[in-house]
Order: sequence, then C-alpha cells, then structure tokens
Amino acid sequence: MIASQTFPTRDAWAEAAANALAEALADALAAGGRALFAGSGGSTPSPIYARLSEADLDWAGVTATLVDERYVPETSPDSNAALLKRTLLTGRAAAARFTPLYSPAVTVDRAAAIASQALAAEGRPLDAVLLGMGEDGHICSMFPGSPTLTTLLTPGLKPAIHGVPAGRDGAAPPQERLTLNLPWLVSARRLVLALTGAGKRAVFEREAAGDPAVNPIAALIAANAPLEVFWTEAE
Ligand SMILES: O=C(O)[C@H](O)[C@@H](O)[C@H](O)[C@H](O)COP(=O)(O)O
Repeated sequence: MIASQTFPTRDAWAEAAANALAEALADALAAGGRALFAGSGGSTPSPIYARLSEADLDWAGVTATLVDERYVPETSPDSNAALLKRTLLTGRAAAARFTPLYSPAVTVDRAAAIASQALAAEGRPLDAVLLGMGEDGHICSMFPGSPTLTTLLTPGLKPAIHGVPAGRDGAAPPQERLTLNLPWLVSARRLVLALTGAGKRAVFEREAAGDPAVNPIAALIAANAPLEVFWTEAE
C-alpha cells in the first residue's frame, strides 16, 4: 500500500514533504541522538530543502548524504553535493555533517566503494529519504536501459553505492553517476517521493505497474518499501 497525498499548491506540497522528513529525523534523534538523511538532486527538491533546513532539530546529530551524484567535483554546476549544501545545509541545518558520494581523482567505481564504506560506517539505515523521479521513471541514478540497472534493483544484495556508466548513443545518464542501490532505499524508515505536474503522475502510475526487475518504482513497491508520495499538479 502506498501512502499518497495530493496538494493544491507547491507551497502546501513543499511544506508537507519537509514536515514529513523533519518528523522522521526528529524521531530518529529522539530515539538515539543520531539521524541519517539522503536527498536527491534535480529541480524538484529545492523548495522542500529550503523549508527543511529551518526545521527545529538537533542538526548536529544529523548526517546528510545523497541518493545519487553526478561523477563531478563540487565545483561543477552539475554537482548534487553543491546543490544540497546550497539549499539544505544552510541556516539551522548547517550544523549537520555531510557525507559525499563523489571522491576526486579515482574511478567512479572506486569512488562508489569509498562511499559505500563511508555510509556503512554510519551503522544505521536511512532515517529519511527525499526522492525525485525523472520523466523516464528513474529515481536516484537507476536509469531505464542502463547495463547496471538490474543489479541496482536486486533486493537481496547488501546496501551499497554503485558506479553507473554514462549512457551510450545519447541514452541517459549523460555522465557517469554514483547511486544508492535498492536495498538502501528499502531499509529506509521513511521514503518521501516528491512529484510535481500531471505528467509525472502518469509516469508514476505507468512505472508502478511495471516489472520490478527493471522499473525502480515497481521495485520499491514489490519490496514493500515505506513509500510516501507527495503530489502537486502545480508545475
Ligand atoms: O541527480 C539527479 O538528477 C537526481 O538525483 C535525479 O534522480 C532526480 O531526482 C530526477 O532526475 C528528477 O529530477 P527533477 O526533480 O529535476 O525532475
């Protein structure tokens, strides 16, 4: 069963998504003084991050990371780390620790191994995750047609960060990526998928009915992940 809420405005949608994430982080902090958050890049999350960054939490107990990253340094305009630091890790949330997925001067697979170790060292599942979804149905960097997709979506593997090759002949992604695998998402305490516009509603419904071996949304549903969908038709 997927929890799904529709909001009439972007403000109401962003506020509700930020509140759900803040609540998940507050619950983890109350239970043990620590919380682990993973956020997405792209154009959707910024209004949610702006609100979440002002949540009245013990941010010093929070570690923030990413669900995926372009294989570029933070100086790149494509960097999700730079986006997260600019939009979430400011104000009250500036006190949070940040664990990057990108490592300089290594191969994307070596960077993935380093990031896997760093996240495993947190010693806990993700407490709160903010997901976006592309028009092609990808979440994180789980791209349709990618040669690594079925590995990323295999439910029984250890939670890990994987390197994703750039798509061939113009296929997505345009550059190498780093991404969480499905087991990281399935073990999360709360997964917020934030979507805007009627087009993405149709994409979500198509993907949800798809094959879990190759459709990330269907894979989350088949694995009974704690998915909460926040919609607004407002673009
Ligand atoms: O690195 C990224 O681009 C994101 O992490 C990616 O997974 C994003 O969530 C989707 O592509 C949706 O992007 P929009 O929010 O821009 O539609």
